[in-house]
Amino acid sequence: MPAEKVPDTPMEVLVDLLTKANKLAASSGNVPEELKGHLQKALDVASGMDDYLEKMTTQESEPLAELYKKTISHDWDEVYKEGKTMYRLPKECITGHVEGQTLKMLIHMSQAKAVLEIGMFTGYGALSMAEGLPEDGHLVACELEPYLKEFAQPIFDKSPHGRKITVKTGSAMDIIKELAAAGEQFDLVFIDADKSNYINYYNFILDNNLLRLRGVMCVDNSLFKAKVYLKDTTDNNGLALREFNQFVTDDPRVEQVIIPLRDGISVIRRVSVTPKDSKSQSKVNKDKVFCGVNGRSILDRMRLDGQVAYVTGAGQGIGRAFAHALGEAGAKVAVVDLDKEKAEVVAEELLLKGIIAISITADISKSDDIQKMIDTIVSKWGAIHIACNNAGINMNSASEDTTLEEWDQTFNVNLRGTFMCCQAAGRVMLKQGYGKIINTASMASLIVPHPQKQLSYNTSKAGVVKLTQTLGTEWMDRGVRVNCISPGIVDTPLIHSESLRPLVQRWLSDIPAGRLAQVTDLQAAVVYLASDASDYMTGHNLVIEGRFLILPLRGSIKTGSHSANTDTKLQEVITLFAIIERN
Ligand SMILES: C[S@@+](CC[C@H](N)C(=O)[O-])C[C@H]1O[C@@H](n2cnc3c(N)ncnc32)[C@H](O)[C@@H]1O
Repeated sequence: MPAEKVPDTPMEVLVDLLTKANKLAASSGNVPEELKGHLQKALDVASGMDDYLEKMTTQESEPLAELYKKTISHDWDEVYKEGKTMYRLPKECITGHVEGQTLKMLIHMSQAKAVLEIGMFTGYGALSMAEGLPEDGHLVACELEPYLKEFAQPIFDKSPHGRKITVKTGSAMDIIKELAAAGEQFDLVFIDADKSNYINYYNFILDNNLLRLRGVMCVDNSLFKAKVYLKDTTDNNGLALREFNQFVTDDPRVEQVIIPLRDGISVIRRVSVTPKDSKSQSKVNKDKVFCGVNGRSILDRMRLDGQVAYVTGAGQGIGRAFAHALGEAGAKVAVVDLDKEKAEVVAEELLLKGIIAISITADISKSDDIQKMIDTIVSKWGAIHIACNNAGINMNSASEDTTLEEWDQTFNVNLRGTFMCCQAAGRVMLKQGYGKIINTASMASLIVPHPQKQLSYNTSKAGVVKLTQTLGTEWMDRGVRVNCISPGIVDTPLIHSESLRPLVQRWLSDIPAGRLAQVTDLQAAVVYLASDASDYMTGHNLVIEGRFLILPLRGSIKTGSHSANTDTKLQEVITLFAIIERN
């Protein structure tokens, strides 16, 4: 809680006037009781508001509370007299608890990662916003007075979020010119410095694209103690703010609202880029590239809001990562796995993140299980837009020892199971006239990974690619796209099996990326293939393998060696290129 109340907002002006009127009414003999009652009530309504907001707003962190106390109790007049600051700084400058938490909330809501503050004072607003930023977020605070940087820094250093803040001292206009010259861009800009310059900051920021497309600008004191709308205002700052508000209201580049919180915060959003002068406007081609497809920018087009997805084999590894990715992009997700408990745990993870999810237990080698899975999803959510057929198994054996049982088991899950899932989901999608099927194949569909011996796996995954190509071609004109993802060697529980573990080191030396793929390396691909953005793509095998495939060719050129093994590898790569070209 703040140590002391800071006046100077329209509400506080109102409270002040009502208090005076109330006193007059009380001391005057001829004021009707009813009027006195109304005055008292009006005073109660106005004076209770700020306290109530303080109490109902999430408490500030300890470093923020310390910063507030330190600011309020500091003798700013003395500091000025001693020549430590160029200007006399009123402690009322401080943003404070409710506004600080509002800024933090805006940072969360806009998912800002880069913030610019113009006018830092003692850093209360800066630290509040930094608390709302993600770990890799950053905030540049501009402040004229070097003294204030020294004042704020020790408390920034006490906060785990302080390292996100860079304080730049000097004239804010000079600083933002430097930032623009360096090509910096921000998701949120908070203007809270010299009022007469607001309009210059605002124009410079928009004209130089310092505010990112879809960025938000917040402007403090935009009600300026009500002076912006009081007719008798002569105060320069009040008049500057009045002119500023009108300018923004008339500016076709933006939309704005003024939130009557404390001294007013304008929230300004950049809308579609409308060139101001007619000369450049005539040159602008307002096609889909400029305006987006159906007005949706590329990132919007990859959103999956309202879509229904399922992922098989989602209890762990790649499937789990796919389920999270599709859910994060906005889809409802059915988490399907043979292992009931694992499916439940992953569905619970999604629910914790605010994603709508269910778990389904199914053995995808059994057609009845697959049909039940499809029926469950359709009866619950009415559609299936995204089918992620990911479940697969891998058993290792030398080809001469591979049993028919192993062959059948592998094919029953990897190829027959994937086919049955494609067919069952495809029937729903063909009726809908829309659907995205994403199968998990493998790099092993294209080359023969070695030295592991996995004939049935390799062959079944090559089948998945052909299945994908065939269905993709057959169903394309009926709105259903079928693609597959071929990961390289992925760091999943599967490869930590007894038999595969010793091979990991060997694989590593074959991967130019210098590491195994993480499941998170595959997440963007599944979202892309599930989204409208990939509508022109079907029957495609998207290979994500850290350049593993090209290594044999590089090796042979570098060493000039011609071992039988290198020749075989070279042949594989040449064949691979032929395959890729054909497709
Ligand atoms: C209202 S206070 C900022 C409050 C701050 N945002 C907070 O969260 O507490 C205004 C600050 O702007 C600074 N300032 C004023 N004119 C400036 C300028 N031209 N360039 C940079 N900073 C300026 C002042 O020194 C002062 O610290």
